[in-house]
Amino acid sequence: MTRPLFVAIDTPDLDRAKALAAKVRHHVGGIKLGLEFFCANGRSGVRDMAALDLPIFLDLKLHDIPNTVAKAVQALRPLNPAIITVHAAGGRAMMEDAKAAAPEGCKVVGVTVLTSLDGDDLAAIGVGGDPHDQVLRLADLAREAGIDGIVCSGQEVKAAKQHWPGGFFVVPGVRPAGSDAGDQKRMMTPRAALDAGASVLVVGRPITQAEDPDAAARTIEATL
Ligand SMILES: O=C(O)c1cc(=O)[nH]c(=O)n1[C@@H]1O[C@H](COP(=O)(O)O)[C@@H](O)[C@H]1O
Repeated sequence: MTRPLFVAIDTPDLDRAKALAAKVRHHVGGIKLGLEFFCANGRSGVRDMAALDLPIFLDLKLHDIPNTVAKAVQALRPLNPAIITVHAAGGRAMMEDAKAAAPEGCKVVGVTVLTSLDGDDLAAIGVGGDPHDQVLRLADLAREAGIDGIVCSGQEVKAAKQHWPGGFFVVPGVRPAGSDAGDQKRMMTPRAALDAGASVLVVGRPITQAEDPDAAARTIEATL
């Protein structure tokens, strides 16, 4: 990845997605397309975005039995994404099978604890301990499964990297100082997340909802 900043193009509107990507393209290392975009535009939408010639991070957060996830990853192969996500909580076999089904060169990363969750949220779904411990537990499982890395918040990435020096670390929940948290609970600034060891920084609304997305991306890039 030449530039660490990936912009999350979270919109169902294909034209808006193309316009956003075109505006920020000189300041980002790639674009992240997630569930909102994919449910609205499917594989043909991803192909349209790929025509912009930026690496595609296809963030579908797959989480199912190993056979189903492997077949889903196989179905995504023709799109040749640079990065795809599965939920690490799907277990070791699921991650192993996802990696085996992924195209050559595609990084498979395991989402650990969503950045929108804090310790109370974990307790509510029956997960004991704090997010930090849970991220490290799932990072170990992801490493054992042979996938490429994990998704975690900036608050855990330093410790996760110590556990897994060769890992690839995707960090969302990234907020420039003073910007709106929205639904994010575990956050960090872009610079601090990069210093802590992030391989890729995912930033959505601070760029896409800005009056001038190009200027917002440029300002973030300048801090890196
Ligand atoms: O896998 C992700 O990218 C992801 C994991 C996570 O724990 N938290 C998280 O926010 N994300 C994604 O990162 C993006 C964050 O968007 P903003 O909060 O608008 O910057 C969204 O597209 C989320 O789907």
